[in-house]
Amino acid sequence: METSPSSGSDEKDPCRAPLLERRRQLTDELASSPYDLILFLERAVVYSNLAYPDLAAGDAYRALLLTDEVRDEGFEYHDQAREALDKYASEPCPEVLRHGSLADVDAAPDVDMVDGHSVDGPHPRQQLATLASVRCFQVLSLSLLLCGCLKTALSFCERGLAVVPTNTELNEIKTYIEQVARRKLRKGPEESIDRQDLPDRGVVRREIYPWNTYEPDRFSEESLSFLNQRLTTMAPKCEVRVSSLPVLLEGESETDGYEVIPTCDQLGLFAKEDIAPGEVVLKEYSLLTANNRLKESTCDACGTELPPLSSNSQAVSCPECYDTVFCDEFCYSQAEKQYHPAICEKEVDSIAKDPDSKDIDQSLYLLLLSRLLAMSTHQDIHPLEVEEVKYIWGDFVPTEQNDIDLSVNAGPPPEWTLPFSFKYNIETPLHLLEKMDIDIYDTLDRHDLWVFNTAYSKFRGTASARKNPRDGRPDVAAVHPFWCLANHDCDPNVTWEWGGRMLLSARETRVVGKGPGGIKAGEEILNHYCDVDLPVQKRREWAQGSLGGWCMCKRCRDEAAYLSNGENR
Ligand SMILES: C[S@@+](CC[C@H](N)C(=O)[O-])C[C@H]1O[C@@H](n2cnc3c(N)ncnc32)[C@H](O)[C@@H]1O
Repeated sequence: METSPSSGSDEKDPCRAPLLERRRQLTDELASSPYDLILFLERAVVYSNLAYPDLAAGDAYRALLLTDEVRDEGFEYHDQAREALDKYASEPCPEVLRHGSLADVDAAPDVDMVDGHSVDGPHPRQQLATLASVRCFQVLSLSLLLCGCLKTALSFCERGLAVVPTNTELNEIKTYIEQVARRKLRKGPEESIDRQDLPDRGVVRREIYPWNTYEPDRFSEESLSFLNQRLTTMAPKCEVRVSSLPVLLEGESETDGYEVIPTCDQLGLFAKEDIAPGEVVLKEYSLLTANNRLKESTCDACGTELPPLSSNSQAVSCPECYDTVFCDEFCYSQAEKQYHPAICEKEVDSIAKDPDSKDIDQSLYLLLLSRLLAMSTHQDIHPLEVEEVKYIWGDFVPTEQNDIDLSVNAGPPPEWTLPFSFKYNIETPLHLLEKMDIDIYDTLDRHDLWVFNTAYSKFRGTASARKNPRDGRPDVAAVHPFWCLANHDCDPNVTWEWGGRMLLSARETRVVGKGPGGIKAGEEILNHYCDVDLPVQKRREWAQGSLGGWCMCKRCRDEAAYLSNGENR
């Protein structure tokens, strides 16, 4: 059973509380009736009303898959989906299907159904499945349009129109999609639009969802002592503490020359003892890694480049699925312990591999999600409870700041920040789970879309990637949950290197003033996420895209204030 933590935004907006309660009820009902497509559709509508169009699309897609299950006897969950729908067949049409001109569907001719499955007669169940599929197409196309995924929105809209060409809502949605496409592509009303040019990536809310009970209080004694206990072997001279960080600004500001600037509390890594120049600060092993090459030459577990095969190579192949190679016995045993049995011989190897160059980043994040799902499945815990992700901060924005204000005095809409696409957030993760022989309906608690989105938020702020030296394309990525606790500074006191283990070492010399390196007890470990040789403007542009705002570290502020004083002289 889900509990709903109270959310500040509910008090501000009384309409949200009943919707959140309805969402909770429907989620509980789905836990006991997981193949009920009507419940999924109802929850999709609640998500739409709560302004989570991505989550609405996720539920409508599961409902659509279930309509296929109902229709096709050969499908795996046919019996369960049919039985769940039969509950509604003898009753008046469920409320969620009585929408606008949806009743047209009853009159539709012996419909040649979605995905080419034909209806085997006018059985009420089949009619209901047809009606439900059209409702799914409506919710999917409108929600994906709102998420900025126009190409996929249009394709679902057209699939719906193929079933009921005169449906008013679908025709309206098609017009909206075309209007938005014209605006985005700067096309006049008479100019034709090439479907291939339609944008298919958007942004959605990045937040700790009001019902997410998995996020720990990262500042509590309990969390800090857990993290510090783990840190003793990796970084014996460091500790995790609360750190006061500059608030990232949206752009240039007058505050560069100020002594005091706004700050916020986050976590950071601090030296407990003096650390000498060149000394290793942290050495971390993580197998939350990803590789997007189909024929990879890296260890499946730690991502290290494998040495050429030779008689003294220590590389080990899994004896069951021979293609999976590990750099040595240690990595193989760790993989066996933490994730590999969940995907061994499961044909997941080719998913998201060798992507188009425009999809490289999304494919790497998807492969990290895939590893996380294998870890949680093998360890039999919720994905957000996996130690490697549990304590990561996902740069979440407060729920109330993400909310859409529908009042007449509303300001501009909020800027959502989590990159989203139908393919990488909804379709492929579900496909991957199916390949892992996981029932995507019966495990909703662990594999709901909001769980994937939360994991993506965490990966996006913390994963490091490595470029392939042969063509410069990023092809390996990893999340090192302790390394990523060290905050960024453009005058870092450490350097980092990832090759099987993530290594942080104290710098021999500092960037600013070329002063001596080394870190004194009590000082914060200052990492660098960008190339610190870039000029201040470029570093700040990088921070805007990567940290989510203008870098306000001392070096950036000093350099920017110096430049602007020069201009004013
Ligand atoms: C890899 S995490 C660092 C650890 C993080 N502070 C925590 O509490 O887990 C990166 C996030 O920390 C924050 N951060 C790191 N360096 C920063 C800096 N120099 N100024 C402001 N925020 C910073 C940003 O929110 C960034 O997205």
